[in-house]
Amino acid sequence: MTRTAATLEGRPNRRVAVVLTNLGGPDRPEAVKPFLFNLFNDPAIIGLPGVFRTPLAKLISSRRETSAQANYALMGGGSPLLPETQKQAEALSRALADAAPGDDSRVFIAMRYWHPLTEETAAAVKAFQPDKIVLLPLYPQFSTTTTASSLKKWSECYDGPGETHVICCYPDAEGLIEAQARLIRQTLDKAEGRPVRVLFSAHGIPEKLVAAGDPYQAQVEATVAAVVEHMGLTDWAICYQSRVGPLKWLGPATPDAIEQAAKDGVGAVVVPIAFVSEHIETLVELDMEYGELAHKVGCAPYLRAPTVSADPIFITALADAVGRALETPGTAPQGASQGGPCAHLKACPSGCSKSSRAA
Ligand SMILES: C=CC1=C(C)c2cc3[nH]c(cc4nc(cc5[nH]c(cc1n2)c(C)c5CCC(=O)O)C(CCC(=O)O)=C4C)c(C)c3C=C
Ligand SMILES: [Fe+2]
Ligand SMILES: [Fe+2]
Repeated sequence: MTRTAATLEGRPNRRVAVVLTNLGGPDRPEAVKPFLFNLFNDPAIIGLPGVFRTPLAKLISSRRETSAQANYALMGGGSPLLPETQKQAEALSRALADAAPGDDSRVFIAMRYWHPLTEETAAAVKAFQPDKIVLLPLYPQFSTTTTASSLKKWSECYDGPGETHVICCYPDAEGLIEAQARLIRQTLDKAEGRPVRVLFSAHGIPEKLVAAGDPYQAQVEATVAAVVEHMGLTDWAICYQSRVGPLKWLGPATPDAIEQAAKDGVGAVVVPIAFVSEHIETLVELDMEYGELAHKVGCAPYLRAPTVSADPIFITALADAVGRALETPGTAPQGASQGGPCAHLKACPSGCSKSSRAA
């Protein structure tokens, strides 16, 4: 819809930039090392001063390059995260056009560690000259390592116009829970009556971040509680995957939960509860690595629920969250580091405010 058309309807239309923030993934084998460097050089991931962090990030990305490349090779050499996010962006764009035809909405993608990087997207949003910006993380649960890092980067990069509205998280949004429950039910059907435990597997983070106030674990538990209640599940457990480095991470680890299921004589339906699209953590770690483990320890059947991806119920929930965010007070156009998402971020790690959390 153009400005003119909406103006003719008598409603001053708004230019709305919806920015989907996500992690990003290497698009080809040569991109694996610089992607890993960007990730480990983020102070939200390694909380050391730059003088120590940057050489460490160089070392870790060099050391992990070959094994990570081998894993990305299993998906054709690169991550499907960007194409998956593009599908979600297109679906959201259509949902927003239906929900608010008077607005000139455009959906952008800002990745934290690989292209399109936040700085590139910030320039594209500035060129769009929005009246309103909605920052929408593709992480249902807030963590300092993901959402806070993306929002901080955005506030450092964006110097264009527009009042900013931040959606910090949506751990128990109705559409997320409903879409998730439907996918789990479809996967449970594939067990054909054989006993299975639903293992809700979330990407782990170091325990010390949770002790310092990161609400991620509590929000993962909130998502799981909502799904369990919605479905009336009786045999289920929460576990954490993808441990990296020497620190103590949240547990129990997903491989241990799979072994426990085998010991208890049940199979597993693994549900990636903190991911909303397919990528290396679902397609390689859950399907291949843990699939092999399940086979070895006799956890059968071993099934995995798909992520919500561009499921229409989930996309509608995102569009609703955008609509609600636009109704809440935003922060003034940026141009300075005060205001903007940063002001909101101070509140987030100690528990997100109702106004920024999508119901
Ligand atoms: C809920 C989402 C995520 C959290 C929390 C998170 C924390 C976190 N991640 C690492 C290190 C790595 N993550 C990697 C890949 C990766 N991580 C997420 C999401 C979360 N990470 C996604 C969606 C992906 C997949 C991207 C893709 O390319 O498809 C990787 C790279 C893969 C590998 O080498 O294992 C690393 C490394 C840390 C250290 C951390 C919290 C401190
Ligand atoms: Fe990760
Ligand atoms: Fe928040």
